[in-house]
Amino acid sequence: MPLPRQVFIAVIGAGGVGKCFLSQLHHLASNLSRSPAGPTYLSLILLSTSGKSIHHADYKSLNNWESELASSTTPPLPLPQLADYLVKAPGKVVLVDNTSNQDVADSYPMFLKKGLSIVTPNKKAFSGSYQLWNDIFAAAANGQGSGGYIYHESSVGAGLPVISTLKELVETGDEVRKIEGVFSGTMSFLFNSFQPVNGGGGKFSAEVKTAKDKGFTEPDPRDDLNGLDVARKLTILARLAGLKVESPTSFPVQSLIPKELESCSSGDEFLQRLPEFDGQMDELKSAAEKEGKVVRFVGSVDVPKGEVKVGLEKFDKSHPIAALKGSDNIIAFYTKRYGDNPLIIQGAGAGGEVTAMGVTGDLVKVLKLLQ
Ligand SMILES: NC(=O)C1=CN([C@@H]2O[C@H](COP(=O)(O)OP(=O)(O)OC[C@H]3O[C@@H](n4cnc5c(N)ncnc54)[C@H](OP(=O)(O)O)[C@@H]3O)[C@@H](O)[C@H]2O)C=CC1
Ligand SMILES: N[C@@H](CC=O)C(=O)O
Ligand code: NA
Repeated sequence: MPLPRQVFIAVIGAGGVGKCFLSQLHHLASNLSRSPAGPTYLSLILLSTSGKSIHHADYKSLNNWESELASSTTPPLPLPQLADYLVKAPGKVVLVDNTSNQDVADSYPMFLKKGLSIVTPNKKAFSGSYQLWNDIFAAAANGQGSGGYIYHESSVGAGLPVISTLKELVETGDEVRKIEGVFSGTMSFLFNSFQPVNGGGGKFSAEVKTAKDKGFTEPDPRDDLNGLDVARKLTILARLAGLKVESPTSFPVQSLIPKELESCSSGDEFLQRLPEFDGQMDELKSAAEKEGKVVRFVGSVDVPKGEVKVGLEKFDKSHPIAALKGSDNIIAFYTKRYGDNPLIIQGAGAGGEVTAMGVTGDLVKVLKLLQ
């Protein structure tokens, strides 16, 4: 399928994932400009963070975005103005949302209806209200609508092919019965480091800081520790499997935030005070050890029962979930076609490069559809 000759790219968010995406975009643009099937030129026309934007009235390509962003004093465009700016670009536009911002996510139906395509690792749009989910896919060309295309592979399992696999299972007529596993890179890293199967392990609060430094956590690590990040991912998977899950708070979710820290006014204050509660986590670990087990943070969707749950469970040390390493996710799909041996996807489930890979891969899918 021939690709269009020029596509304009607008990127919101230049944090851990955003920066890796921009580097992968550079690589992709260079490859596509030399494609034997005829060149396609990708042109970065807008880059914004929470406080700054770089974009030009004549849609000039941002070839030195790092220095331009550093010296920019232009505030980000309000979302309706951003849409107007992009709609007037002299060609097709793909908007890349590398934020975890709810307002940006809420605007997807508006962007899509205007013909702008979207690729994103932001979970907020697909795990917000069921109405927003419906509005997005009613507008999108790869839903029931005639607007732009939307892909969000990295919203579950970072770059691992979790969403594309589930969609293919459903589209090809398999019956998905259960989805279970470890869905958080942060939680995986925390428990793999805090209670490794062969003993030892660091203090829980210290591991939380390391997970943040490694770029695994959400911008505010409390969004991981309260279980909501996993609940968001399971909401997305449950919806794709056909369940009408109203929101990520409409099923049981276990939070690891100590009661006393629920009122912390910032993520920094929370991280500072977390060491006070290491003793509680050590007790949990000792209780599991007495049974010869380890604790891990898991989730599941039981499709026939319509049940979703998220929380801590104890596992035998020989269980594949107990033996995960680093930030690995493991996601098992139990389906009619696969019988008792589930289809399993495993690998790094967080981190800038692997997450950006899913976003860049989605961009490639959209480019193939835009003609
Ligand atoms: N990190 C990971 O391993 C994974 C992340 N994701 C998802 O990827 C997304 C990005 O995560 P990550 O890069 O780690 O987060 P970061 O906090 O590192 O970066 C977020 C970026 O978004 C910008 N931003 C926030 N709000 C706005 C706004 N309203 N308008 C413009 N820019 C905004 C921030 O601006 P500023 O620089 O000014 O703060 C920052 O540049 C999130 O949705 C996350 O859930 C998904 C899978 C894995
Ligand atoms: N904070 C998330 C990032 C990916 O979705 C995680 O730890 O899994
Ligand atoms: Na994925």
